[in-house]
Amino acid sequence: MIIANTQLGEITVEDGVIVSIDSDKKGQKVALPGLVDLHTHLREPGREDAETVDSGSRAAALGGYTAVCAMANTSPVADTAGVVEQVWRLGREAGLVDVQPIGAVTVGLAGEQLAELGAMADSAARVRVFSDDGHCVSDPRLMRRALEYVKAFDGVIAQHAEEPRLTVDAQMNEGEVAARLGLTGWPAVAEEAIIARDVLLAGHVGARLHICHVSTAGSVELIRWAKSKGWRVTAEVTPHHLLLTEDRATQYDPVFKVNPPLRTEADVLALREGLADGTIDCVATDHAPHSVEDKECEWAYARPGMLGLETALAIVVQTMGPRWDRIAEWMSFAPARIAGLAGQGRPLEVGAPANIAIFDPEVRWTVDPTAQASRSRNTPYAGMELRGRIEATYLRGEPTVLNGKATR
Ligand SMILES: NC(=O)N[C@@H](CC(=O)O)C(=O)O
Ligand SMILES: [Zn+2]
Repeated sequence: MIIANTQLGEITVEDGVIVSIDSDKKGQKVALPGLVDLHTHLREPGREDAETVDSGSRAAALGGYTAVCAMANTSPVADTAGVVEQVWRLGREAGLVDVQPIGAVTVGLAGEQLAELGAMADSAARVRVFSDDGHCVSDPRLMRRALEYVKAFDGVIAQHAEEPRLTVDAQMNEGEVAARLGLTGWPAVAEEAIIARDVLLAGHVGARLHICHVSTAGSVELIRWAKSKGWRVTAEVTPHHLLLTEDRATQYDPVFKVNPPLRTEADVLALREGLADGTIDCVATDHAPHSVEDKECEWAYARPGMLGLETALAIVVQTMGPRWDRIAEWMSFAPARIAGLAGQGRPLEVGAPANIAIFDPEVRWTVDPTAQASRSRNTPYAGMELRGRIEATYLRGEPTVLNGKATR
């Protein structure tokens, strides 16, 4: 089956595998390896009103993804083999992307007692990434134990870096804008202090640490330093932190409330530079759907988080340029490597699994929060005109998106 005429050539797929790429027949469309998201909140079990594994998988496929890692802050928390297996099974039933559950580090995300990391690793879901995301593993002794534990099976701890004692009642980035708006600040140091501590712990233990949603220039510097030491540290940045700044808060529209908060222009530029020079390994969406009740209210009461799956690629192209080889690294190869996902994040070549995203770089479209696959509508890009859109996505040769529409 010929699937597309792309910048690489005409791609033909059989039995879920790429069988030829005819470079004599090139087209304008961009073929990328199926994107992989290291940080997705699917909300099932527990908040199926905001998102389900099925609706989130559809949003992912429409964004060009063929795999997503589902964060553990569900209800119940994904802190046992039973819950991670449930999410994994729901992903298989939806059948639109590979859903790889992330396991919680601590029981109930309470930060007090290690969860059954080994049982989750040995389960059918084969968990390798553990995170209390939404919360920071703030107890340094527990963090050390977690790193030691996962080292045995080459797992990784993904840290939501936020010293909770420095962010009590925090509403947005600490600084002039927060002062002017009368909102309590979330200082850069709350993120940086945990990153500094954790890269030292990872170096000491010799285990793998991944830093979620890096948001400050200082964090980029710390990670650059940790990597120069040879420590096993990786990091992600979100599309929204590559584009948006704290100034968005001035209208008190809670769609722009997120953890970590939108920062300054200088931070945005440092994040782009860190991604470009390899200090930051990958882009992850932190797709965080929230119901209307939880989001369309007063800023102080709104839950933090924004949608990301359906717009990520266009925002990365807008902020980093049409550097397709680098984008393949940031949004497919690197996240698949970090999460240890077999068959995902492979270069498009003959013999590789046909996990493919076809992107039309020229089409312009306006983001409509009510016309998305996500059950929620908290996109920060509502009404914005974006350039470039996913036209088709293939998971092991099966189309999950065709002509910009999900196939199921
Ligand atoms: N990013 C957010 O603001 N919110 C996330 C949690 C998280 O990623 O920290 C959520 O679960 O809603
Ligand atoms: Zn987080």
